[in-house]
Amino acid sequence: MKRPHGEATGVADETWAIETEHLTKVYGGEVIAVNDLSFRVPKGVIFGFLGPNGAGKTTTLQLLLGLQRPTAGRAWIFGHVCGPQSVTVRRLVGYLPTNPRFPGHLKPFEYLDLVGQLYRIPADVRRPRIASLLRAVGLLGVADQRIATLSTGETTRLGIAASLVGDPLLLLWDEPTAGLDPAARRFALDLIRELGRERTILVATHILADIDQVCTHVGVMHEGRMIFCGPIAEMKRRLRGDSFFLDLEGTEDNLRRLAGMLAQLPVVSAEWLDPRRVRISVNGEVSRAEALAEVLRRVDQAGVVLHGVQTGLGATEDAYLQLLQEDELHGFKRFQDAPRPAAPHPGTSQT
Ligand SMILES: Nc1ncnc2c1ncn2[C@@H]1O[C@H](COP(=O)(O)OP(=O)(O)OP(=O)(O)O)[C@@H](O)[C@H]1O
Repeated sequence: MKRPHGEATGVADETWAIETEHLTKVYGGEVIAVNDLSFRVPKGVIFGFLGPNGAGKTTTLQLLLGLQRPTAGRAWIFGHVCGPQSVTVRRLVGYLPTNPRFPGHLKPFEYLDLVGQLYRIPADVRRPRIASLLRAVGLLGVADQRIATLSTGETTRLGIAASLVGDPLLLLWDEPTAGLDPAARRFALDLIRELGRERTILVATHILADIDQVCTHVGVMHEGRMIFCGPIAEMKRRLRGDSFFLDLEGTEDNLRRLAGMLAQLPVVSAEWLDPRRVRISVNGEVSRAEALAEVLRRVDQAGVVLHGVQTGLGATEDAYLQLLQEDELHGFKRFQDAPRPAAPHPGTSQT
């Protein structure tokens, strides 16, 4: 089913490769794997999908593919609604799962041929396509071996080839470089860059260096929610802001004294990320150097030891970790603000 124009967000169908609205998946009535997720991936980008273990990335991919049914909300691929019945969506998407498993008794060509038949690709198109895919992923040398005898890297390459058999417009690759040696990883990244010229690619990964090398856009999931989605440059810029980080060491009293002094300082605002790390944002009226000098003077006066200053001009990894840290902090604030249970009556026991 194609998405009607002007519905909900009023966006034309073809603008987005992926679009979700309030997408939610609760497993077994208790685990909220995906929590009210609304995000969009523009057509033609290489999108890095980040998040710590258990953030909900794989579940999101499975919802897009129709392998899972959402508890609430909806998703579209190129304007086509996702779901278990959506044959169109499956034709548009090539999926590489984490640690793909294949029937071990088949040979790579036989398996890919089977995939091609499922896509109903005629034999005269299918066979040459599979041969050139096997060449492209460097598996011609093992084409006569049974899949069970392939190495981890070769199995991943086979998974990559399988995701490309249907010549899809969108690739959803879940950790394509996991378990690969440096040469195989380089190969996979080069392939992503190459394929990204003509397709939209979503790459879920834990390896931030991979994201830096190939992605133009990034989405960061944490505890089932999307905490950032946009161009990678914007993520770095936004988080960098006009701020720097101080790593400190001192007694509780001295750190508290410093917190009080910084709170009084009009040229900056200080946000404590943990008891020994503070982010200093400079207000527009003074230079960074001037603000830093003022702050360092207070650090000295408070008797606190300075271990390091970071400018916030870091790479994706810094921005990513900062995002997670800030989200954790907000989570903590939510927890603090939550209504507390009533105090027990005197005489009642707590276990
Ligand atoms: N079939 C399932 N039944 C119950 N809970 C599940 C199921 N699949 C995933 N979960 C839970 O949902 C949450 C999200 O898992 P998911 O695999 O989507 O995260 P992820 O971001 O892909 O993690 P990783 O990076 O470790 O692969 C986790 O708490 C996980 O334990």
